[in-house]
Amino acid sequence: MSAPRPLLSVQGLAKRFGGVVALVDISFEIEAGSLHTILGPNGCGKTTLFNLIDGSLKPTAGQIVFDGERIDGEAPHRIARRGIARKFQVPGVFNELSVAQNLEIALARVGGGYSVSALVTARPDRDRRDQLADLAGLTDKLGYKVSEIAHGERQRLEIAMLLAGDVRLLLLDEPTAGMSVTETESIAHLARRLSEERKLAVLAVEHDLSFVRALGAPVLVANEGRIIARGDYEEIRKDPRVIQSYLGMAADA
Ligand SMILES: Nc1ncnc2c1ncn2[C@@H]1O[C@H](COP(=O)(O)OP(=O)(O)OP(=O)(O)O)[C@@H](O)[C@H]1O
Repeated sequence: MSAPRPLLSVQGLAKRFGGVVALVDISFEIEAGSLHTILGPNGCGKTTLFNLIDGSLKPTAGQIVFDGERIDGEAPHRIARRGIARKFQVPGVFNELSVAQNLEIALARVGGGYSVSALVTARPDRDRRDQLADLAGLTDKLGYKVSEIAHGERQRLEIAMLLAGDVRLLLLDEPTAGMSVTETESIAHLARRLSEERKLAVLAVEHDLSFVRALGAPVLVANEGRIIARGDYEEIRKDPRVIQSYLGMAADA
């Protein structure tokens, strides 16, 4: 039997900004419903990689194939429509509105686009809103203003808002930056639920080893624009190339 077609296939991807080489010959594949982390220090090219996958940038070389079709160089809104959603580090939520209202706005956007009239006239789908709140572990926070909930809860809220659409690949950009250990574990728990219950693939870039360990997923280690190691958490933390170029003092994490 032939291997299943990967959901995302990145082959020989490279990006230069003038004389600055941001990414060199990046290749990896992600299956539907799987979890992966890219671990790397600041400047290793994580943001550039996400900018290439979501269409914000065009590659200098290489290709990106999503669900069997090339998407490199395609406009970001078309890539988003294919089912790729990206969560940025700073949560894009409305602080003065309630958790419930934020989720309702996300659902209305999917149904009616971004026009103000669509948002104002949309009738909230309370069942779907409550499902999203449950997924994010925010059922008991529906009535709270977003400014009143914790940082980790705001991050989970934004992930739930992204899932209002038909998402198949979720890109998480340093999802646990500034979080406590418990909050970090709650994001890893949510990512695992998305994979298991919704068959959503999640690709997270992080430099926080505790998240990589909590997620328990395959890791690609990046350094200076290249992938220098691949494996699970235990394998990469023992890899001499990783210890030398990245882990250093963090090797006991
Ligand atoms: N628009 C740009 N013009 C010139 N150089 C850039 C540009 N964007 C990124 N770079 C360079 O490419 C390299 C990779 O940057 P990138 O932002 O992708 O790294 P990163 O791993 O996301 O780091 P950080 O976590 O600090 O954002 C760096 O050397 C950076 O200075």
